[in-house]
Amino acid sequence: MSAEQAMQVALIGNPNCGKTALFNLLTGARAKVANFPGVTVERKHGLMREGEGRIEIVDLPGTYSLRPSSLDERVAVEAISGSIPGLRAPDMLVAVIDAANLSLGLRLVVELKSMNLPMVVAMNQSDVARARGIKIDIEQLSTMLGVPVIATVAVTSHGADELIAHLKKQVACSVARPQHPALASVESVHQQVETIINKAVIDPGTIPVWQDRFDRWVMHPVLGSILLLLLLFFMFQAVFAWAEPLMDLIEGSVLAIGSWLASVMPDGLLKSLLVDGVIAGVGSVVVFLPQILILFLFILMLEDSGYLPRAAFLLDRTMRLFGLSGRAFIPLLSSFACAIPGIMATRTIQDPKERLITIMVAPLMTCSARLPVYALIIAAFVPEQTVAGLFNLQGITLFVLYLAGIVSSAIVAYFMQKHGAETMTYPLMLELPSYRIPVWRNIVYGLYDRARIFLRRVGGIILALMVVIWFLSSFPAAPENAVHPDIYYSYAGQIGRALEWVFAPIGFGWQICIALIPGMAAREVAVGALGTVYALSGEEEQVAEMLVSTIGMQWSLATAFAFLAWYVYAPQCLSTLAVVRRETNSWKQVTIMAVYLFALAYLAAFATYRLALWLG
Ligand SMILES: Nc1nc2c(ncn2[C@@H]2O[C@H](COP(=O)(O)OP(=O)(O)OP(=O)(O)O)[C@@H](O)[C@H]2O)c(=O)[nH]1
Ligand SMILES: [Mg+2]
Repeated sequence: MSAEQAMQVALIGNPNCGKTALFNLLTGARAKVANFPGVTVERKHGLMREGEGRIEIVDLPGTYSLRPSSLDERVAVEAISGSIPGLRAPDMLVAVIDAANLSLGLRLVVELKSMNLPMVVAMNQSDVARARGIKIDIEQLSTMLGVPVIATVAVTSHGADELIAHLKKQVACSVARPQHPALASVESVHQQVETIINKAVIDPGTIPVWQDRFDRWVMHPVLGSILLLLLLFFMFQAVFAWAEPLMDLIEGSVLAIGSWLASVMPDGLLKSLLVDGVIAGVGSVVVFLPQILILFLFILMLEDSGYLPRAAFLLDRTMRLFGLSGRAFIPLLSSFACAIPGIMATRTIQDPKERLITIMVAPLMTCSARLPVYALIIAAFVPEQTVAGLFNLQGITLFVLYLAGIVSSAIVAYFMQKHGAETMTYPLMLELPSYRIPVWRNIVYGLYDRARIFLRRVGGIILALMVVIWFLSSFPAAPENAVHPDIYYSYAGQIGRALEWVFAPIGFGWQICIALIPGMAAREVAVGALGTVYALSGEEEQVAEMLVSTIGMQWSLATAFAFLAWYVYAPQCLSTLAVVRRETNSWKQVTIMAVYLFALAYLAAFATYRLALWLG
């Protein structure tokens, strides 16, 4: 360790024991924390707040042993053994163990000891252990392990001071270099842990009876499935029902700003850019913020409650029919937020073929960027009425669109499973975390981060593309004797019209074609692009009318449904394709994905359009 180089301390431990919560506590970062194993899948660095810049903390994915069985475990093991070229090995380890699940944690600690690195054990979740009546003789534990043991509660910062003091003390010492571990046999580790537990655990405590009873309901094949469906159904109802007042407020403000600008600015290019390009484009996207936040509120609460691994068990048998397993459940559910973290989360899947299939179908899960697209069309075409005195018809439509994605992914997975190598059948081994009332801080930060990400997209890529679209849609000017709106003659209009023959069979006119291309960069851009395109297609004096009503008037029902069908499948997101390339290390997979998704999108939109025309 050179003088100016910070001492590097790695947090290593079983999945879900609270490493990231501890990392956040020590560094002040806000990395994702949630109550299921496999949240962290890559290494993260941060400087310790109180280390005067001399201590660098590394958060790692969880692992059960130094013999990794999945990609995320490999990331952790390679990081501490220093076997990644170009990355230094840590100077010290903080082995995080879950006090309520001691034996599993200790197995890893015993293995870690063979690495001969300075180590301190953070016995985290000690509040949970205490609540269960678990009593541990910490001094005895420390003596037997031969390393300091500190009881911590990462969510309340209990024990943090003591841990920090230990780390600071270590900076002053010279540090041993890692040796490649000579791993003890599984039996010997097991035996050592037994001995330690026998001596150091005074009272093993009990798991609350209600958790077991509750689990019998939640994981019951029939009752559990009904509960899961109800949960999802309620979520989509809420997305429409609760968001309305806030959306009205944002929509009203956008309209007011648009009209005000239109009235105070002199006619000209700048006015058009601001009113038709920025306000109409960006404004049409920003109104969907409340719906996105409500969706995330549900996802975050589910993630922190401990429910997700149970749902994974519940669906394991069903998912196996389609070549997947319960392991794929959490990556796929994460894809409801965004396919990118979902695809990253497939690192927790042991079987390479199952992992690849999960990656391939992840984009079929409806990500939050699709929500504005769906919500726009639903608001324009599905009446706001109550069905059976209880359900909101718009919410039901949204639910059906999500289901369409889920069912399609099952079918695609089924066909992919039939090809290529046989899959190994790994039994589903997932630790069930204890149920927990979601930590409000995680939820609030989670929502805040989401809002920031969304607004940054709106103010960044979406705004930038909107300006480009405005430019392409405004130039060149229309000829003297124009019969169509000016945009018809513009570059964008020309591009849209050139593409029209491709998309006419599925009911998309040239205006939609203009929106589809920039929509490749990010799905919401299509909504903004439609906002600008229709604002420019309207009468000069008309202030940007809200997109919903314009589309409601201009599109046929068949086109609207075809557009929805297109968006269920179309891989309109370059970042997802880039992550697939990185995670599979293969352009071939990216190509297969893009081709099959575009083909499905076209077919689905075509069938929907024709069916709707025929029925209508
Ligand atoms: N009650 C209690 N909850 C904790 C404590 N530490 C962490 N948690 C919660 O435990 C869950 C898991 O925490 P994480 O920090 O995500 O765990 P992790 O070890 O990083 O998990 P992976 O990244 O999946 O390996 C979250 O719901 C945390 O809020 C603790 O000391 N007490
Ligand atoms: Mg973590």
